[in-house]
Formats: sequence, structure tokens, C-alpha cells
Amino acid sequence: MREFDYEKLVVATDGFSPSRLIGKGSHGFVYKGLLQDQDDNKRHIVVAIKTPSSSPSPSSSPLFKKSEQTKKLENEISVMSSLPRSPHVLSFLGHAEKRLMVVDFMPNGSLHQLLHVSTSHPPPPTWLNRIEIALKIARAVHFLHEQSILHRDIKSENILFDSNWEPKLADFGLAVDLTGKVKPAPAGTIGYLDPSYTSPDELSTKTDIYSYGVVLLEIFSCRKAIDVSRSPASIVDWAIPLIEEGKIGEICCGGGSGVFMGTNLRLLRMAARCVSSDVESRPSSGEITAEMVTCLAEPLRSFPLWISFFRGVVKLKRRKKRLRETLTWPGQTCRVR
Ligand SMILES: Nc1ncnc2c1ncn2[C@@H]1O[C@H](COP(=O)(O)OP(=O)(O)OP(=O)(O)O)[C@@H](O)[C@H]1O
Repeated sequence: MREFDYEKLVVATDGFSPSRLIGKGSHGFVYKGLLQDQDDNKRHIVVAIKTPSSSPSPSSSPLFKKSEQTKKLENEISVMSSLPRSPHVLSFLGHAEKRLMVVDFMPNGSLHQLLHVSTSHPPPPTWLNRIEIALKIARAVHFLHEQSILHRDIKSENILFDSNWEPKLADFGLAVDLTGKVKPAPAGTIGYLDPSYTSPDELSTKTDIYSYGVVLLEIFSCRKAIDVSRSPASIVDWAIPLIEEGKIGEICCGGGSGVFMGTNLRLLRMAARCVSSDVESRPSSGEITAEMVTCLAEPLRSFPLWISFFRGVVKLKRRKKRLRETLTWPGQTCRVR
């Protein structure tokens, strides 16, 4: 884990200038920073720097006081620094005085913005894009659970996109190491928080699975986890009866019909299992990824005619190429139609 010089982070953010502020969360402030590359002084790398307040003072300063936000950020640094790299989890770059966290900068916003804030750029994700995002986040959750880490705040706002539109699970402020002795009081975000998680002892991987199930419903329906302008306001209360009645078309927004109908039905049934009040019946993160991989392969299997046609075209092109090569020698051309 790299330790950054506090002063360098001050310079990187123009003294934590408001013009560099990306956003505020319940655990603090996030700034965009420009850091000098360690290997090449002329190059700069863009990073995101998370601080517990808008004007963080060094821990040596008399103004420094350990706030609740500082403790949460310390927890986030401790969890993120313990994790090996994963392609689907936001990359941790280092810290300063275990209070300022430096991570990869995510220039393309969150899944929440992509699904719920309508703009013409970028165009809304296709059905297949959305399923791919869901699969990558399921992989991130599986990776964390394999490391005995519970995220406890899985939600569309905490899924950020890098410059290649790859989704990354972020915000580990509430994350917990399951192997640790202390089980914290229940916490999370309303709408995503497992209703069965009412005491520290009820914390398990299935708590994250509930939140993941809500995100899956959100991805399918483009409806917010809680939308007070609708009745019922909760996405779970709205979607579950529709899934039980098989009214899949009423849930899926923007595509996923026709050949994808069977796939959608399977995935929505799995989302329903994730948010089930029967905690034991919820699938594990491993089961979810396996089911999603199978489901993604399904529509292709139902295109045998297209595939054989496509294979035929490729074979014909290869045969023509070989024939052209056989009939052509230096100084001579041959036309094969
Ligand atoms: N690495 C990053 N790159 C770009 N933007 C980021 C990055 N990390 C966080 N942000 C943005 O900064 C803002 C604050 O993020 P943060 O993770 O602190 O809180 P949050 O997820 O919004 O809220 P909470 O902590 O209450 O769940 C959000 O708008 C988030 O999208």
C-alpha cells in the first residue's frame, strides 16, 4: 500500500479547492486530484481523493479531531488496502496518514445516474449492456465474499464507471471483515437495506445479496429503489407480485423482449430469490454469477440458424481467400468472386 505525502495531496487538489470537489457522501468529501507520476515526473495521473471533511487538517495539527467520518474513512482504507485487486472493484492507490484515501478516478458517473438521470449522452444502455453490468457487479460481490468481506452498502450510486465504461463497486465505508470479532450495528441505505438485518448477529453474506437483488430489479426496470411518487414506493413491493404472476413485460424497461423473454424470466426469478424474506433461500454470490453466465449464453443458443448462416459466410470467405492465394503468384493477379 502506497503512503502519500499529505502536502502532495494538498497540491494535487489545489488546496482542496471547491472547484475540484466531485461530490459529498455521508462519510466525507471526494476531490479530483492531479498527482505527479512516480516514474515520469512530466506525467500526471488523475485520481479521486476522499477526505473526512471539506478542509482536512493533518493529524499532527491541533485542529485535528477524530470524527465519526474519519473513523469510517479509516475503516474504508483498512478494508480496501487488505483486498487484492479485482477488475470489478474500484482500485485503491494508497492513503495519507490513514485518513485521506486515494483511489482511481471514475470519469463516467454512477449506475444510478445512467439508469435514472435521462440525458442523450451517453445513450441509454442496451438490454445486453445492462445484463453485463449486473454480471460484473455479481462478480465483484462474489470476490468480496470469497475474501470474507461484506460491503453492506451495495446500491446503484456505489457502482461507478471507468473511462471504458467498466463498472466498479465502490464506497467501502460500511464494509466489514466477517472474520473479525466485532459485529457492528446494522447500517446501510434505505431501499437497499435487508429488512431481516435488524441486529448485529443477523449480518451475513445474504445481507449483501438482498441489496444486490434490489440493484438487479433497478437494472431491469430503470425504476428507483424507492420512488415516493409511485405506489408502492418500494421496488421490491412493486416487482415481486409481477414476477410471481409472470408479468415480465411490465417490469423490463427498454428491451429484453422476444428472444430474451425466457432469460429475463429466469433472471427476475433469481432477483426475487435475492430479496426473499426467507434469508436461507437467497442464492449465494457464486450461484448468481453461474446463473447469469448461463442466462447470457441462452439467447445465443436460440439463434442456431443465424449462427450456421454466419459460419457459412465465414467459411466461404476463407475458401475464397485460400483460392486467391493458390491462384496468385508474383506479377499475376487473379479475380475470385
Ligand atoms: N473514485 C471516484 N471517482 C469519481 N467520483 C467518485 C469516486 N468516488 C466517489 N465519487 C463520487 O463522489 C460522490 C461521493 O461519494 P461517496 O462514496 O463519498 O459517497 P456516496 O456513495 O455518494 O454516499 P454515501 O457514502 O452516503 O453512501 C459521489 O457522487 C460519487 O459518485
